[in-house]
Amino acid sequence: MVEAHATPATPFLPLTGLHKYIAIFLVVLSWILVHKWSLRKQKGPRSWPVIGATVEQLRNYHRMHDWLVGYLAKHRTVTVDMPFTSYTYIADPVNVEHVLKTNFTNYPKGHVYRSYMDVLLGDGIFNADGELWRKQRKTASFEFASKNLRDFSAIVFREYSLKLSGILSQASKAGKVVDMQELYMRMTLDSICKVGFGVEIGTLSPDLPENSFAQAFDAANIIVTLRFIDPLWRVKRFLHVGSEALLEQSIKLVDEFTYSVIRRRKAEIVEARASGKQEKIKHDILSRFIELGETGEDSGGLGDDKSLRDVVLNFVIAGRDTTATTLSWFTYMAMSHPDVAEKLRRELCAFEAERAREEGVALVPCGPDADDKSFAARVAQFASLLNYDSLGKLVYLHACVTETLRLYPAVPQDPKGILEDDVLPDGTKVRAGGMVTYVPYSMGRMEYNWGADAATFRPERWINEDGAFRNASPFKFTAFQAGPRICLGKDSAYLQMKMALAILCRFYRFQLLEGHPVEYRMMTILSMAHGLKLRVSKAV
Ligand code: HEM
Repeated sequence: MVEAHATPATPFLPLTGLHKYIAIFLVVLSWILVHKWSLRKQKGPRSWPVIGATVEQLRNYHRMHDWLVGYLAKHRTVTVDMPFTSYTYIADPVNVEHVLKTNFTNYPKGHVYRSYMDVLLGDGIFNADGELWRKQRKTASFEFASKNLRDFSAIVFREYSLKLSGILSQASKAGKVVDMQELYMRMTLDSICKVGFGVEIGTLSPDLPENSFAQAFDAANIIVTLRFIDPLWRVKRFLHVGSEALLEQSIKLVDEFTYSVIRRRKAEIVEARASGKQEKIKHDILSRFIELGETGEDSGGLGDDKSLRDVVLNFVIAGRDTTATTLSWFTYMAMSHPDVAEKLRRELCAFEAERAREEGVALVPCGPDADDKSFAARVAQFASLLNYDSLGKLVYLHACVTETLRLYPAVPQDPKGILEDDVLPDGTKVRAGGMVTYVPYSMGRMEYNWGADAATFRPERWINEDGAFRNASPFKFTAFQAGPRICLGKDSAYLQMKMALAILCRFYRFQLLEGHPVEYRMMTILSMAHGLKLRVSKAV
């Protein structure tokens, strides 16, 4: 008798080799379909399972701002998936107002941004949230509101603009090519160190000394920006290799410089106190933070050397790069729009004549054949007519600077963390833990924000029928951010830029070096990748 072999009952059929492949295929297919279904309403670059849009983003990294312009022109809000997270980019003022003001508390810098930038910015104002941010904002706001600081700034900005003019005068005589961006960076670094920290560092002296701090600072800035799209940066940091190894070295150099500034300032304060000369204790921003730490007055741990280091570096990034970058793009715009440069020169010449009349001074004679001495005397005389109030009369200059910032905002994109799930006014859902970024570079180029000529450099758009400056909503013109974290240095930046540009555009003409490529570099600031090489000639 043949024994019957009972087969145990099973709900599944045993999988043969072929069945296994079919099953895997079906699982993958359904996963892809679910992924596609979940993205059906998403606007932006194509997203692949796991890697999201990383490949497209990496391929476009060098031109990322323009890559975003393309998508934001079509969609106003764009979502870019990355491994384990997604970035939402916004260009519609209604959404921007929601993020920067209406629901401000839901959009802090956030831990992702902080973890990327910590090595450079530490706990400084740009990288802080909550109480730490509020405390620094209060102290710094107090400084920026002071008339003393404003008057002192005007003197410093004038002095350094004249130094720059001296360097350009020599370059024009020698027919030398200059890198204008580099010169602007030197001028703004010297200025912020003097105004912000009370120290003279002299990078704009006529021999243009080697500036290892600035080089290390730029390298660090480029590398931390790269972290946003480099999924391997933590591994590199752990292994001390590649960009992260370079970052470590750069930060070491940056810190050496910064701590030396702090030591110098502290020593000066001690010396001033010992000699009983209270008036020598200057009220620059760094001194305010040092005092705060000493008194322990609600300082929240802001006075130790590491916090002071963070204060200094945050103000360097705020005050040096932004202003120098804007001055560089302005100069490029003036060179590529001769009609604008000429109109500006006419405004400056008329202003010079009027101010001289007001002050009852005779202008130093200075024609095309003037020697160096008369030229320098005339430039210095013109500079002496410039101050906070008189610069306010230069409406066309103000419009040219603002128009430059519309198209070339120094901070081209500015990401925020998301604390809780939210829905933006246009219906876009954003998830806690992700990031939402408003994009000033794109916003300035959108026809839905500025009309059909959005991409054209046209300063006149900022001037109304009565010839006065016409403001725009800060949620549409976002170069200085908006809401509770709006830039604290806006007025100071305009003061410095207008002081320098009034002098340079009145007395010089610029010509781009033939074949010099002008394009931005990917970092937190919109600086020019190859500098701005040009020839300069006197215009009297
Ligand atoms: C053209 C020049 C400038 C532009 C376009 C500009 C733009 C900006 C932007 C977009 C932010 C927001 C950044 C963020 O969210 O992290 C900001 C913040 C800030 N800016 Fe400026 N800035 C300029 C010049 C300056 C100058 C000269 C100073 C000071 C010396 C300054 C001080 C600050 C400070 C302290 C903050 C932080 C505000 C906060 O988080 O509460 N800025 N600026």
